[in-house]
Amino acid sequence: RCRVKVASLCHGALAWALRLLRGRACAKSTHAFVFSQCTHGQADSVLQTFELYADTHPSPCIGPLTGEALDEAVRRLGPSRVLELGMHCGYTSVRVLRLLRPAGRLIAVELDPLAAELGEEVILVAGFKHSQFQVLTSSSAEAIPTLRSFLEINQRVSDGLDLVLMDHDPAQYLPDLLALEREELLCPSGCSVLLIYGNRRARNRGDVLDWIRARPDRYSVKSELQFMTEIFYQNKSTRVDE
Ligand SMILES: C[S@@+](CC[C@H](N)C(=O)[O-])C[C@H]1O[C@@H](n2cnc3c(N)ncnc32)[C@H](O)[C@@H]1O
Repeated sequence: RCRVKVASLCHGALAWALRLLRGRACAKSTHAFVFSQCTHGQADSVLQTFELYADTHPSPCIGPLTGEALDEAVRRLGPSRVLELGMHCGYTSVRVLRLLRPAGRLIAVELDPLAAELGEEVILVAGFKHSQFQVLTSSSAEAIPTLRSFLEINQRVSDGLDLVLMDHDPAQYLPDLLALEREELLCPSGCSVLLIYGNRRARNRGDVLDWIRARPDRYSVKSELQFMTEIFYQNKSTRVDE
């Protein structure tokens, strides 16, 4: 029994190491292609170059189909403060940044330091400035409790995140949502949360939806696409102290 446990632990560690190595190689080659082939300073060219790369190589980027659904949500919501969990090489970040209003800000969290560094460079290559975005190199669970200082949230009810994108690890979607609510980072007057699933089979997708449906006072499911679920958070009980 003990041998089975040790073997399963070794197997898990090996799978994790392989995933990490594959992720790093993928980040390096995606970045190299985009950096050398796109027109610097043009966000649309950066996006097209990512898509060109993904036509012939495996890529974790959301791609144009999910990208268009994301664009529609960003245009409709006009968010001021956006949090992205799982930035990889910055495809989604560039997609969002190009649609934000001048006062809009993006905080992108990425666990892999190499992907975070390369992704940040891609965002700069697309023509965005550090005043418009911030990259945090850490796990979502570690980043969330530190976000308040980056958001400079004050007591006004309109403050907080008004759009959260989750494309990191589906097993973390619910714990991270709970942490964002616990830390009072979601804008009480309304925050949309986009849970991106892409091609990944997410065993826990039903659990997240069941949990949300059991909290109709604060959450509603806005739309359920094959690759993306949009939920809406609102806390009407928050007092507005003028
Ligand atoms: C599917 S990719 C994101 C792709 C990105 N949305 C795009 O379109 O370019 C997932 C990324 O999430 C990162 N990641 C995984 N678990 C994470 C966690 N707990 N916190 C932060 N990032 C995480 C991975 O390193 C990977 O780069």
